Amino acid sequence: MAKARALVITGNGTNCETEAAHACRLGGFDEAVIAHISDLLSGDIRLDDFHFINLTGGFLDGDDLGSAKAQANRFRYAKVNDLAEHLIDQLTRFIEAGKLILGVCNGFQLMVKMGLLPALDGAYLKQTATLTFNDCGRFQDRWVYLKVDPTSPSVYTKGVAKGLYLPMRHGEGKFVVDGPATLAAIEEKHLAVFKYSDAAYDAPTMEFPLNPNGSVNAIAALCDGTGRLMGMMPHPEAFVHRTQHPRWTREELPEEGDGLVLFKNAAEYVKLNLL
Ligand SMILES: NC(=O)CC[C@H](N)C(=O)O
Repeated sequence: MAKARALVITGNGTNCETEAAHACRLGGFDEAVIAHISDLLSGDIRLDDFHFINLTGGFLDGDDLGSAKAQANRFRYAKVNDLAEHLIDQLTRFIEAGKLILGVCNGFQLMVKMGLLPALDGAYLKQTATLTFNDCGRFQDRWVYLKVDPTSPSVYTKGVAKGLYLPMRHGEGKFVVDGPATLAAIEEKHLAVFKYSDAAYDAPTMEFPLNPNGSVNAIAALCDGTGRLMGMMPHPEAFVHRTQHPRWTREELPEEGDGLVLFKNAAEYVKLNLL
């Protein structure tokens, strides 16, 4: 039987690849390969051989030039050594084939800076937004409540009733757009999959520290119009089991952590639609 294959791209400063690959396997992917960006640029690893790309968190290129900016240029302009093509040709093919990409934290920053999100009207590779320094001026490391938009096209959030409680850890998580038209389109198309909220998931909030960075409209996650490309600042791979919860010794919690559902939905989507 054909296998559901996930690729976790690492190197140049990522730091969540092991957890991300574990979450992929736990979610139902038959294989999760961790590959260095150099293996993609040498042609040893090809995106065509996978169904799901996980762009992980970390400090790509030391956050120099702004988080993920250098890697965004690498993805957009680097040639693959052994093949007569650029890496971006493989990535474009990957998206056109209806496959899935999830960017977490540094991976979300990468997707936004490459123009993969929000990709309004399918205009991939046109940057219309960015993630910049938190309003508080400091790195934040805390747990946040993320209210889901159940009407978003995201294929990752099926079965999420109200929201997810997840850890975040970043210095450049404030989502901003190039103008009011972009923000209006994001809202109108329900592309803001998750927003920072109160603990009851009742309403999005701009209040610090519930909203840890000051993102416009409290946006914590975005998808494209197909729902197959999604990026988010908090870390779903860091809460896949109840013992990762900060109060697991004091509270009755389900075995499964809140973040796992996103990987389960991704694996299920691949098995139903791409194998
Ligand atoms: N956890 C992360 O991926 C960190 C993201 C990023 N480098 C920042 O601090 O903003």
